[in-house]
Amino acid sequence: MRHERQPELFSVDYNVLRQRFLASARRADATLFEYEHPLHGPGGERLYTDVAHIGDRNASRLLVIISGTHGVEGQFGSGCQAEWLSANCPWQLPADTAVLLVHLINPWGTAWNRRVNEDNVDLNRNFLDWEQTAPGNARYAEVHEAFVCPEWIGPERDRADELLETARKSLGGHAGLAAVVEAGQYEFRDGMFFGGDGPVWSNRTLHEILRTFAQQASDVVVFDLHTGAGPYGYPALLSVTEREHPGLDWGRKLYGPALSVVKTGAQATTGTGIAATATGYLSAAVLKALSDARVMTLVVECGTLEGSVVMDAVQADNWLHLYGSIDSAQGRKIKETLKLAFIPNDPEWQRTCLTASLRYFDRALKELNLLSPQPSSRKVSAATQDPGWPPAVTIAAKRNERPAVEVRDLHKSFGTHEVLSGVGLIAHPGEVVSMIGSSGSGKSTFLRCINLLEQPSGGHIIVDGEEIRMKSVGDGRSAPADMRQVERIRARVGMVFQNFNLWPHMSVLENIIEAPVHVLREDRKAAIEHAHQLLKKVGLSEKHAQYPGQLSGGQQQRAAIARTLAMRPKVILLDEPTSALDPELVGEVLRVIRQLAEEGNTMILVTHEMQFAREVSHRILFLHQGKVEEESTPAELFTNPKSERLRQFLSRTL
Ligand SMILES: Nc1ncnc2c1ncn2[C@@H]1O[C@H](COP(=O)(O)OP(=O)(O)OP(=O)(O)O)[C@@H](O)[C@H]1O
Repeated sequence: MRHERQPELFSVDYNVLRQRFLASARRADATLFEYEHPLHGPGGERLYTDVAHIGDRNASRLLVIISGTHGVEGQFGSGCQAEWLSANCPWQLPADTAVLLVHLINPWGTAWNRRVNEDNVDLNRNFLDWEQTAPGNARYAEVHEAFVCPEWIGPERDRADELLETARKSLGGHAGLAAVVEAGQYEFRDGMFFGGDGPVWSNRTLHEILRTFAQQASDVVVFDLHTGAGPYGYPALLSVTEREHPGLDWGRKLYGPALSVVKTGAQATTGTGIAATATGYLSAAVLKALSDARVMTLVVECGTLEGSVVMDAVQADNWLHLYGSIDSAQGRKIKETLKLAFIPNDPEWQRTCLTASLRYFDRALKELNLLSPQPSSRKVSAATQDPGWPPAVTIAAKRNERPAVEVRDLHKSFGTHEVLSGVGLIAHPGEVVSMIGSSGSGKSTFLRCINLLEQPSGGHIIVDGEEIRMKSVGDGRSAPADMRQVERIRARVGMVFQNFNLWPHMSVLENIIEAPVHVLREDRKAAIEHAHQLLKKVGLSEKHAQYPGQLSGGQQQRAAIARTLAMRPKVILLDEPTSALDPELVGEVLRVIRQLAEEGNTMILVTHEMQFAREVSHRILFLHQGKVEEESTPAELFTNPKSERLRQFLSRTL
């Protein structure tokens, strides 16, 4: 069933979010563009706002989805974007429709786990007309000192808290204070909800993106994804605007009572949890930037905790960045509290909010599709792009990198039976390449040759730039010339077998640390720590002390995957990892493999799970009688098979 899958990756770091988004976008055959942020992330990593474009360059109907306006909320928005990209694979859009995903428009905020940007600016207060004087907020000025009290505990802090309490009471409770604070202010750089003193990087970048990709469109739907306001677990659909406009009526017609219109203004109030008193919202900027089009500006706002709790978390984070240390225990606690205030660690919350958001997107896309009568899809490749577009960062960019695995002209015979007759494959870093084909076509043999579990009769195998040296041993057969080299290369190639191959006399934990300790000579304590992390990743934290015989097949396979990951392989070979499992256990293993794909692991997968191969792979090879009969992207291979044999194979298996 679509959209019902558990989103496991809401609470992860910037790098994982980005890799997952890029992997999903590549699988969707999107054209990718990146906007590099001037600053780095906490691990020294470079930060980007990524843009994925699907469909017609000149499309007049455009659906735009933006994540991460408030950095820390980007985990949710990014999760929705990646999930929606995957859920609609292979993508087929009418000729006049396009989809534009803007991933983490405030990447610094997401990477550093802050709601604001690198200048302490609330991006959603920064989209003002900066030619005009920014609005004042005299009532915030009265409480500012209390909000930015340098003391965490002590008499000064007590006085500040008292002052805030008095203000709260005089304003009629938290809602009154929130209306003052969340209105935004343009005076105190170190304060709460600071709107900046000019357009910030993310503001300028969004304008550039809209200028580049959206100017041609006449009917545009724009989603801006948020969490943290409104009732817990309720994914509200809002349209935030200062005035009536044609897109608003369009939205009312499309979504009916599901859409709440929030009219903003100095005295405005709303029951939605978002600040009606504020100015400088992203929606306003989009409307202005696309003033020739009919634009439906939508906000998905998923409620989390009580407003006062969320505000306390934001205030604590502001204190941390002004006076504290993010590397201290207290700093980590503040960060954790902030994260949970915006993304609750609650599968039910995550599932509900994700599912509802994807349905909102589906509804909008359906509406745009209906406006475009032509049924066929028309893709735009990097080569045919408009000269006004920036250079695309497609999979081709990855292809400039050294392949993780390259196999050329591989032959393998068992006696006189030639099983592989010149098979080749290239897997670039981060790619998932799947092999499909009838039983006996040579898929497993090919995989086993890559790490020399079978010795090829001829050909070249290059792993991470190093070719396995072979020598002739007569009768036209060959064997590795240097077993030490084979051992070294095998350590970089992880293998997941159909039958798990765990050591039955060792506990799950011992199985996982065995090779890192004895082959890689890893410190035992570090290996154990890593093993626990991996068990958590595959959902087996509780099973570390059990023996394989005490686990279900699905659990054994997940333990086997953890064991493979423990070697930090450059590439993972998966040989029909679910074919020995009862049908009800297949899903749990596929989920883990999907997660590995989304995290950017390089994988070569032999499988009979066609739908899964289609969703997870960047490329698919169809093997027939020891030869690659056809190779393509999943979208192309499944919807437009060239060879008769592949057509027959698909008609039998799909
Ligand atoms: N060790 C072996 N000795 C002799 N023949 C073998 C050996 N291993 C595989 N074969 C043969 O090689 C051919 C390809 O087998 P392989 O297992 O690679 O196919 P496959 O495409 O993976 O099939 P399946 O989807 O059924 O697993 C088959 O005819 C098989 O019988």
